[in-house]
Amino acid sequence: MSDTTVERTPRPSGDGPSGAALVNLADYREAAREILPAEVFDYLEGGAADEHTVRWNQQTYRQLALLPRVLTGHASVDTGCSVFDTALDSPILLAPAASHRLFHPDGEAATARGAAEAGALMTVSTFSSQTVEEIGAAAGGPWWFQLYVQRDRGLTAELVRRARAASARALAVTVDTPVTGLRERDLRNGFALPSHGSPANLPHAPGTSAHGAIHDPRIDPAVDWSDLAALGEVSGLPVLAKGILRAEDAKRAAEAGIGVWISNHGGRNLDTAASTLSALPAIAERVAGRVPVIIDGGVRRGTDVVKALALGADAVAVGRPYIWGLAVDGAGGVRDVIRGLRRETEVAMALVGAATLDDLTPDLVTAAR
Ligand SMILES: Cc1cc2nc3c(=O)[nH]c(=O)nc-3n(C[C@H](O)[C@H](O)[C@H](O)COP(=O)(O)O)c2cc1C
Ligand SMILES: CCCCC(=O)C(=O)O
Repeated sequence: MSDTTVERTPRPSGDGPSGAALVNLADYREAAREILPAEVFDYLEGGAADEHTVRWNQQTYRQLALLPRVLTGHASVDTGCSVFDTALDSPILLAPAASHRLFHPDGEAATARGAAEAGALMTVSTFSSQTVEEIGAAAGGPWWFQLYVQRDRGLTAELVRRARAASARALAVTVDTPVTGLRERDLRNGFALPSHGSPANLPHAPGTSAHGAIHDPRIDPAVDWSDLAALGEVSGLPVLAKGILRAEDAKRAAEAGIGVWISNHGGRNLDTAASTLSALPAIAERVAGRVPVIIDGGVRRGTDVVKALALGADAVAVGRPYIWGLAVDGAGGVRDVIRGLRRETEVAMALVGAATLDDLTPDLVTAAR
């Protein structure tokens, strides 16, 4: 026997249920698929109708290639940034997702701990399965509150007041969901939220079946620009509009000091809505640095993060990937997914010759052929 010791490359993260190392986000997805009940995995994974937009979100990143700069003399990589005056270690955020207790018994509190351990900002859904007070107490770092404006505006004001008191730093108001999309996997599975996944911040709402009528009985479909401005005034918090795809809407938001969160809800609402990355360049041009631009949808690799920032986003957000981590290993899984994506981003930055996020410029990106 040889006495040569082969040093193992340190694993970026843990092992999956079948014992295989979890090296990238796709590995976490497969591990989550093994762990979760099929209808819960379908709720997480699925999109509206034929799921074209779900696929386009990822494919658009593959259609772009990188043109690395060499001999830049950089010896380090720094992913630090600041969004609405909050200093962040990295430009990777957690997008809001409803009902974390569907995916792990420790729910949003575990996600908040994992995000803090990875130095990442979490966005807490209106439809969280633990209260904003519980999540705020568990959060060791900054977090934002995602608001679905409720038909009951008194309840909306109360939600905002509670989120602020629990130390939310900004409101991301979702503007792409006047109705929820027709998610055919859920319809086929007859999927309805079990009670442990029900919204903890809200009083029990009558008739919350997602697919009985086109409108959700809670979400106000008639929100307009004046509502967003009023939310900013009443809360005293920065406001972002989550779900922007059109440059003219982004310009209007920027003029009002409202942050732009480019999203198509992960393809879960309007199928065949444009991919988010395809919408980014025109939006970045019209916003022109006046307000933060966040983008989500289909970010699965550090090279995706680099492309989005090169094309003008200030930060990216991920949805499904950190839920895969949560399902696999609670807080530790969330931490490892976000750390892994950050590590990939740092490696990609070093390889394109970028020392800081400011070095990520549009000339680094070209069409893939
Ligand atoms: C299971 C699940 C629940 C979601 N719940 C919400 C929500 O409560 N509010 C919201 O604004 N967006 C919600 N989203 C959309 C995400 O915030 C985000 O826009 C999307 O997941 C990004 O795409 P990605 O999953 O490809 O990263 C949800 C997404 C998923 C997958
Ligand atoms: C009524 C919306 C439920 C949460 C959500 O936004 C989603 O599942 O995408």
